[in-house]
Amino acid sequence: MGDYAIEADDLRRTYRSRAGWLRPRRTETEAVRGVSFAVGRGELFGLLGPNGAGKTTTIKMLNTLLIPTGGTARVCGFDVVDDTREVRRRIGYVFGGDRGLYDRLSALDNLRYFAELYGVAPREQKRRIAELLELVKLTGRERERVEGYSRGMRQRLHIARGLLHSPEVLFLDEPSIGVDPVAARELRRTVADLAAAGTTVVLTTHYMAEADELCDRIAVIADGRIQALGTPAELRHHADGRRVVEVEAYGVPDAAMTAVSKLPGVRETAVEARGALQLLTVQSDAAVDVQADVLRELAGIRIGRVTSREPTLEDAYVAIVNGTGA
Ligand SMILES: Nc1ncnc2c1ncn2[C@@H]1O[C@H](COP(=O)(O)OP(=O)(O)OP(=O)(O)O)[C@@H](O)[C@H]1O
Repeated sequence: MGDYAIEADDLRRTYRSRAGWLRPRRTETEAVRGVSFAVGRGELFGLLGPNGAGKTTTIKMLNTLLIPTGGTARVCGFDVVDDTREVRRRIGYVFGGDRGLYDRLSALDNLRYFAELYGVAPREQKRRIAELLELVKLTGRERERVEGYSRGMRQRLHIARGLLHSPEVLFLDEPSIGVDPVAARELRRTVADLAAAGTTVVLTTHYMAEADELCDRIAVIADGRIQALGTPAELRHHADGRRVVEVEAYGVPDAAMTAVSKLPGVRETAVEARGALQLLTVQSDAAVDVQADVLRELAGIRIGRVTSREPTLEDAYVAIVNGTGA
């Protein structure tokens, strides 16, 4: 048995579909374009990337739900295509959202049902379920119907469900989607406990902060390829030599943003809507002080707070995804 829980070698997946009704056309989407990485046993590994990057497709190939159109992958030493059954016995899969639980049943009955389905030995079931309720902090609430559960509680119950058969590897696809910040923190604690207890966890997320807090290593995926792979500290180096100016503004026209992005020394710009407010993030070479120039381009626009700061992992992520990082 190898040292790795997961080994992906040049994995590829192309979706072929027909679009159009009167004149159907064949379209091809190269969702994953040659992805290679290895995850150590007991490691908490993050797949991070924007919408449509290929994260879910990659996970589905690793957990045998989707056959690769190229490359190979092994999970716990078993090939995902040739040894599907062996792989399935060793993995759990939890996806974000609400599907897959019986609302009318209590958490306990849900877990009993799935334990039966997953072939957990009857003698083991009681102990295993109690252990998992403890892990996901639902002990004491297990007799309540799931319909009364919050999203965070549901998500933790999903995780318990995915762990019933004691998998060596757990895939978590967007676990904190739609979960409020406090519940998301609880959820992260559960995931961290799980990894500390020796389970290998592969997590996909949109949230850099979540990946930063949890993951031993992160692969940033964009456009079906790994753009960067390393520890959070290593990824942070992609923003080395930069400085960030943040400006709160109201109603910034596109033309002003274009002008800002063309200023000398500016490497990266982003606008994020926060209610009526827009948050402009401008990354520049640390040697160039762009603040005065940026504010000049925004003359006549209502401005709120202006901050100049060191880059964060989030800034490094933006640089990596846009292909401009160090
Ligand atoms: N069943 C499918 N048929 C055709 N194209 C698909 C299918 N599933 C995904 N795609 C396409 O493949 C690409 C990668 O999708 P994927 O779901 O793997 O990305 P993702 O990184 O998980 O995105 P998100 O964060 O939005 O979930 C996208 O362009 C998507 O539209």
